[in-house]
Amino acid sequence: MIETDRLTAAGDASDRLISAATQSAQEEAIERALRPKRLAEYVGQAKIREQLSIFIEAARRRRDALDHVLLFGPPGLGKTTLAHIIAAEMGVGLRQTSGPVLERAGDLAAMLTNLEPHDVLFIDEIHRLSPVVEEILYPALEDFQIDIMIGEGPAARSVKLDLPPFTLVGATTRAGMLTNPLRDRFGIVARLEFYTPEDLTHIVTRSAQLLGVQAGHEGALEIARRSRGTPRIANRLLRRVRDFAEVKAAGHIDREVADQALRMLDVDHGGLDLMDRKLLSAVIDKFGGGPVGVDNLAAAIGEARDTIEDVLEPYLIQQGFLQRTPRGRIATPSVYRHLGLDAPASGGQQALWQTP
Ligand SMILES: Nc1ncnc2c1ncn2[C@@H]1O[C@H](COP(=O)(O)OP(=O)(O)OP(=O)(O)O)[C@@H](O)[C@H]1O
Ligand SMILES: [Mg+2]
Repeated sequence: MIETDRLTAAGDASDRLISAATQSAQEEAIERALRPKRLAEYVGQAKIREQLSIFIEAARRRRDALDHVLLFGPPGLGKTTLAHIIAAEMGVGLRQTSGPVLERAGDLAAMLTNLEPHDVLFIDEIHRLSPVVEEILYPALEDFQIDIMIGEGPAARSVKLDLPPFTLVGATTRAGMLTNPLRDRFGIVARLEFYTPEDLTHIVTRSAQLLGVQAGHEGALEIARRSRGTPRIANRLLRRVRDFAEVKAAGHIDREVADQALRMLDVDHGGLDLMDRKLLSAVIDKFGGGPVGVDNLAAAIGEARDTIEDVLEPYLIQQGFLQRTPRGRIATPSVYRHLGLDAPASGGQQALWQTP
């Protein structure tokens, strides 16, 4: 059986080692230092990189603003990084804000009217824009114009203002939560994928050099394999493994040292941590392997539904451990294997796996 006691002691997702969200101001500073600045340094995501390089080159030749770009994908895969790279490659400035911060129409109008021609306006968590702010955005994106209201009551009138041509870069973990009219106004839509162990090895090796850490190829690969396909997690694990290596192995990270450190940190050989295993074991132990609705699952493990859907599930689904069906989440045979459990030989689930 799974050690449920230890699993419940894992704490919530926000303080877990493997959580893809950034944790502290200090970590943000480190992230900025490790963030690639140009497209050529950006590892992986080959398709997106190729497309962007062509679109950017074309826009530059025409002396035009780049078309609006929507970046979506799970946390920590490099959306903010790409937004900065787009501005750098275009040779323009970047203004940054986020959906929840833009509360009133005036907040957005102020940002828009302060843009220089061809600037990038980066709106993070763009799925959380309020409807009134979104209304202002539509004509701004399409015609580089905004309508603002001046005065109140019967004397109020609407004034049209021209904006310089600009590029909106929107980032979201939830493309599905964007309204259709907003999504339709992006000319370039890029979906970021989880990184391969090879790409992550490259990222870990690069970060190790920047941090002055000695990491051999095998050591970097071990960290890469256990980073849930996510550069942010790879960089975080690298720093924890470095601590271990400095105390236990004269500062050198090889495969053995990485493995020992990660085991100590409760990151298993597939990169799953306590939170992942808590979720999977809840599906198996409390709900007989599923199907179980995400709200029931959230209640069972004491996590927010959003955390489950945005942070925990995407990787587990990509790895084939969990299946999302209209009736709820189902544990697949490979998760039983991974956790060293006997998969149920027959029964309701078997039938479910076979339905297309
Ligand atoms: N392609 C890449 N090559 C190298 N390093 C990367 C790459 N993508 C991301 N990183 C590293 O991972 C860290 C996290 O990336 P970033 O902040 O861009 O993720 P994000 O998608 O914006 O996450 P969130 O959804 O939480 O905002 C960066 O600091 C950077 O060091
Ligand atoms: Mg970001």
